[in-house]
Amino acid sequence: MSIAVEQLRKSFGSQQVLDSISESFAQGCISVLLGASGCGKTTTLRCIAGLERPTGGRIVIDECTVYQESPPVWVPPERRRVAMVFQSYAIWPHMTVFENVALPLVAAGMGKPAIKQAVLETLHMVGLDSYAGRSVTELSGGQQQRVALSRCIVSESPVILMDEPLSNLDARLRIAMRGEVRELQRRLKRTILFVTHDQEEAMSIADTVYLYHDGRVIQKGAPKDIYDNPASRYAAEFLGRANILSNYEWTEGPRGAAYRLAGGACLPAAPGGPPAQGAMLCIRPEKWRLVNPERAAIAGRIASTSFIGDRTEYWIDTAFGQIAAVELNAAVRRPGEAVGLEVAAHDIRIIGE
Ligand SMILES: Nc1ncnc2c1ncn2[C@@H]1O[C@H](COP(=O)(O)OP(=O)(O)OP(=O)(O)O)[C@@H](O)[C@H]1O
Repeated sequence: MSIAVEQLRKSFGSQQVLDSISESFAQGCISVLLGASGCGKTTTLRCIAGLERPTGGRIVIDECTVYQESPPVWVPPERRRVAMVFQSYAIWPHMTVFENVALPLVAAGMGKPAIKQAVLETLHMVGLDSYAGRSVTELSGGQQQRVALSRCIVSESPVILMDEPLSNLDARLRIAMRGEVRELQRRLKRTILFVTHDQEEAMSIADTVYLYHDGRVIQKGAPKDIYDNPASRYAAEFLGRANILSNYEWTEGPRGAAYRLAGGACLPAAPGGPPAQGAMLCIRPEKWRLVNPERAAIAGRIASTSFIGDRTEYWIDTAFGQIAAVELNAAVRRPGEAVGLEVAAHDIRIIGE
């Protein structure tokens, strides 16, 4: 089931939290709503689930309007066929794993043998079959979250809304669970809306990322596309590390177009004329090539080094300011070391404010 919101608005008192959002979330895909705390991600989910009444606009689930401002339409939450997983798991501590997962089927009036079969199949899918009879309080955080996921899966709701479902888990488990959510999705083909403020989590789990800022979606796209092509400074910085250069001059000489930076260093410019007034250059740290300083057009000096394991991150002093760079599997360069810098024209993005 696909989901669409049109001109969706929500205010709490005088505070406008959703500012006319119009987006569609594709059927059978994981759409991740990403953004800083308070930007309206959870409110979007709650409006879709029917837990919050919007101030205006329209919400369509599988071609059926579930909310509309005018003429008014309101389908109550229990008739929207969406399931929701929360950060806090929302499982019942006095019940066993089996009973927790069975809840939506019991509520739907399903017969006992069918419930048993459905619940055991689902627990098997998430690797909890041997825990069916345990009290949920005897489970780890990751296992409890799997119980919550199982309850969504078993309900056969075609839409699953997940609100920061992994944020209570420790770092290692979080990463493992990302893979599990993706794998479940691959098998079940449900439509999943997943809220997170964690950029890495969003990138690793999403088919499409919707980047929120102040109650609006400011950019959307496949993770690699929006990482490689941020449209604005905010998007570039929210989606990863970025060197943003605003102080440059566009020049054109016999050797092609270039951006001349403070201190005279030039970066190659793609053809197409000068960028618009106020546009900035954005270069991801991994796009710099660190080369022999004697042969490079741009001179730098390592300011600090951070060895991460599979890569080394550097701050490098240049005539046009300090830049971030990264090298994979290279010998670690020491602070004070001279280094040359190169970047290809196609690795420089032009972005707006
Ligand atoms: N019931 C409410 N009453 C008043 N204000 C609310 C209510 N629910 C949310 N808000 C406000 O709406 C804004 C958006 O909240 P929302 O929970 O959608 O943000 P979010 O992007 O999900 O952030 P977080 O990652 O912190 O959960 C916040 O400023 C929040 O304080």
